[in-house]
Amino acid sequence: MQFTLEDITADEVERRMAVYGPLADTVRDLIDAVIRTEVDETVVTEANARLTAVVESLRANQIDGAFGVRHTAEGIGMPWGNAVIGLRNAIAPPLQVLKHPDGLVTADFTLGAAYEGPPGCVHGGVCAMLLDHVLGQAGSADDVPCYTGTLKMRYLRPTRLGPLHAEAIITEREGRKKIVRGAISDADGETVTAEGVFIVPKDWAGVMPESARIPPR
Ligand SMILES: CCCCCCCCCCCCCCCC(=O)SCCNC(=O)CCNC(=O)[C@H](O)C(C)(C)COP(=O)(O)OP(=O)(O)OC[C@H]1O[C@@H](n2cnc3c(N)ncnc32)[C@H](O)[C@@H]1OP(=O)(O)O
Repeated sequence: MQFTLEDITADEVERRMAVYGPLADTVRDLIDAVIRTEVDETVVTEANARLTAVVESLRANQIDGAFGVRHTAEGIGMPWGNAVIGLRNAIAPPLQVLKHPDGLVTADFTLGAAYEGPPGCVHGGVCAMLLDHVLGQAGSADDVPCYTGTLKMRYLRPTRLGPLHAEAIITEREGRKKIVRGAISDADGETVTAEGVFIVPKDWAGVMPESARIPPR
């Protein structure tokens, strides 16, 4: 497992974000539309043919395997395939995780039809995935990255689809272990709380260069 150096400037990162971000946003919109459309079935069949052609055009030149976690020499991270924050990943909401000076990390986001589990509510596995990431970023907020060792969730009440908030912070440290706690909340308060043991890998300096940082998006 290696982070990849891509030797491009900050301006080039911005330029690529402006190209691929809107494409992923449109695909997110597409996912929502596919779930909720009630148009005539002939329109659905036509749309499928058009989309198949679009997929083919994008696949005309593509990388092998996953996107990886790339960073520039200046330390701008580009985890653009990430399942939670990936700019180029339409499955990712994507969360924009903010790091505060006291070590708290927060994210405000909206989940729609694509994240449903119980009727009108967020799938429990989606809550776990988002909290895994937010807790992981809180655990890595000191720029020493850590992996999830154990993650415990407590589902207090259903999380309704719509605008949500997540936050997390390191509460204890013991050697390479960091205990991180966090929660997802809606307008009425916490819906899911989480506590995890996050562990700094023995060889972390080898897999993640010091210059690599979590990007703004
Ligand atoms: C370049 C651009 C960058 C931009 C981007 C940056 C990204 C930066 C932030 C990202 C945030 C992402 C957040 C997503 C979070 C994931 O999704 S990570 C993916 C899911 N997790 C994994 O795949 C981890 C898989 N497991 C492993 O790799 C290894 O088991 C671990 C967790 C590294 C531990 O291995 P190890 O270092 O060999 O552990 P070991 O020496 O045996 O034990 C060390 C200590 O930890 C304890 N421990 C070991 N395993 C566990 C466990 N599973 N549970 C609890 N305790 C444990 C041991 O008991 C021991 O405790 P002490 O005896 O010291 O008290």
